Amino acid sequence: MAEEETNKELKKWRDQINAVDAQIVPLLEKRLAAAKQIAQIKHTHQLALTNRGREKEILETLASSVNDETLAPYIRELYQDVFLVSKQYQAKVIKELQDQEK
Ligand SMILES: O=C(O)C(=O)C[C@]1(C(=O)O)C=C[C@@H](O)C=C1
Repeated sequence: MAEEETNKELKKWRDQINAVDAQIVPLLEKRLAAAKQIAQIKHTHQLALTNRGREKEILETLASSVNDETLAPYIRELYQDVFLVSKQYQAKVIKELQDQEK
């Protein structure tokens, strides 16, 4: 493939990634907003930050909804990171609530 054609092809797929990312970010914001509400409930009721049962349930639902089976392990990996970041954010929210009570 000529260099110019290669660059055109790269741009096409990078534009696609940009378009997908533009859709993902507002959804991630929505997900984190829900995680914040859950953190407040966990703080009030002294519940554990991690709920392995719930994480397992989400992973199983996602695994059954994936179209391309070969992508299932990658979706799983992505969600392990989603849970990690979600819990980091929740830990910060809970710490701020605890500090307010001091
Ligand atoms: O469902 C909860 O209890 C949450 O706090 C949300 C969430 C998630 O991000 O999906 C985060 C941490 C838990 O380990 C399980 C799930």
